[in-house]
Amino acid sequence: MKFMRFLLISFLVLCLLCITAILLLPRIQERNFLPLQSKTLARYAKSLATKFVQSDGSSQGYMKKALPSSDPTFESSTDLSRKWEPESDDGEFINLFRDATEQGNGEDKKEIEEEKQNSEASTEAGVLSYDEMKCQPHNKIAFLKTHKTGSSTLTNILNRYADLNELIIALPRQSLYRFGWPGYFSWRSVDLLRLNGQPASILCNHARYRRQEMDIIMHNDTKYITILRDPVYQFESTFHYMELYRYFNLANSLNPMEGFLSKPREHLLKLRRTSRSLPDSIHLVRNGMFFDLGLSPALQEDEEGIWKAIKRLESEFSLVLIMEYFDESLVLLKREFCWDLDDVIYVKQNERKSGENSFNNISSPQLKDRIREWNNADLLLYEHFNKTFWSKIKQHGQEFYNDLAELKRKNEEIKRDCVSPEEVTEIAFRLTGQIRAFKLNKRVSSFNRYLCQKILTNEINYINYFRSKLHPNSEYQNQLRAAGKAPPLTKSWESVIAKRIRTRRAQIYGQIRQPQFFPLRAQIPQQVVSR
Ligand SMILES: Nc1ncnc2c1ncn2[C@@H]1O[C@H](COP(=O)(O)OS(=O)(=O)O)[C@@H](OP(=O)(O)O)[C@H]1O
Repeated sequence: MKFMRFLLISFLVLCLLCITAILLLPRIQERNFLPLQSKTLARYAKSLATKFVQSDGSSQGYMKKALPSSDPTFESSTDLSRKWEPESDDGEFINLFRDATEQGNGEDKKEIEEEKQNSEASTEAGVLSYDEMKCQPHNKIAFLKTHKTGSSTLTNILNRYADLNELIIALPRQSLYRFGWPGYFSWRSVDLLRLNGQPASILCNHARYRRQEMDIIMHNDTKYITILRDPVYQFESTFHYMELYRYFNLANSLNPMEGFLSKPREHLLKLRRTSRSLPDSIHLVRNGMFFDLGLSPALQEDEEGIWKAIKRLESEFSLVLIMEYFDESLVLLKREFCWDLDDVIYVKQNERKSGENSFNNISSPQLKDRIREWNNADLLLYEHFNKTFWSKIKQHGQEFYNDLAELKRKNEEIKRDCVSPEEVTEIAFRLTGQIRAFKLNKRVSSFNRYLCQKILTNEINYINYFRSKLHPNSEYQNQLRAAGKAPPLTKSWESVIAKRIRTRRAQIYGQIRQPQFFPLRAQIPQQVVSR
């Protein structure tokens, strides 16, 4: 009898424990996905709840109406707390938004006050640096997106920054995803309709560098940035990802890259003789990064010309990042442009599936040397900017490394929360190779869900999303305008942009003739194969 009573009591205690566990589990899980306690993320989270509250008090997102339901960023919303007001600090052009701090509502002011207190408290604890409190974020950036250098990850960061800060972004025209590449950049390759007569604040899709043309559509005080990678690995990644070996009939070779590099000029000459139409990617077969940065293939063997080009780039670019030190690069960007650390958190994009990467394809030190020899201009370029990169970092002192550690921590956290543990691969855009893809974690915390969706949006989907968002007649833009938070519809955007182009051209070119638009059809330039 006593034993029976003991059993009954144990059973009841067990039931009680189970019920308590069931009730507490969701809270424990939520707490394990440590929300990133910072001003930017707090802003994102808040925006979810409040930004799209319409005048009738309902919280139906404008984006939901403006975007197709297949859009991965469907639930996103953007900051409506800023009002549009014309300014005249950019020639005849006007800035879209005034600083929220100047005219924020009571809620904003409270938030700003809280942020101020937080930064003061953190500074006392030595977390925030002096310059962070002083400087103004720089938000006019042209990113020259080089190939196979981690550039898609950086493009995601810039897309996100433009999106969340309501900046105007330059998009490739029509249904294209590059600015006329492999032709030189031209303002004609930009979707002018979606600029609605404004200069662009951000540009971050593939383009071939031509500064004067970029200046035509960008703000006057735009900063130019780019990223480089060790040419050995950049070449390997390009050669395999772009499947260049197929054009040299090396698909069945044991080591296609070795096959190509044993007699590269012969391979290219043969290709030129036998092929009438060539893929655009053939332009990346030698010194691909410098090709993106505008170097004429005629200069590939001319060391003096290469050095001149390097020096010119050094004077024109504010930052040259290095892929091998991706986190260091982002901390540098964050500090030089006065961004928040949360602006540069990321999940790696465009990574080839394991087994298809460099380490399997570069078989010997001799092969590495051959790649370096073939990509002579890229090697000089990379080595030069690797040096300037580290001398820039030196100027930042110990605080740089505090930021670096913090960024790494945040990245791990956000990856754990955003990315589903399920392994996903997808086919590379218009190619057959496989790359790692990511699925949104079904159990993502509600706090981070919005940011996670943005982080996992790839380049193509982001362009499509911006096409909907920035269309001047979209419901989203109409709503913004109705609320006085976007500039009026430009009656004739052609004439506005034409006026700007005339002014800028006159400033930039003076008497120099406007360069011809490079034809889109790929042709192997004679110089690529000449000795
Ligand atoms: N954060 C970070 N750190 C280090 N490496 C990174 C990072 N992000 C992308 N990657 C690697 O960059 C390669 C893809 O480059 P891109 O995005 O520029 O490719 S593309 O030109 O846009 O197709 C691709 O290299 P491979 O895997 O060798 O092909 C990616 O793995």
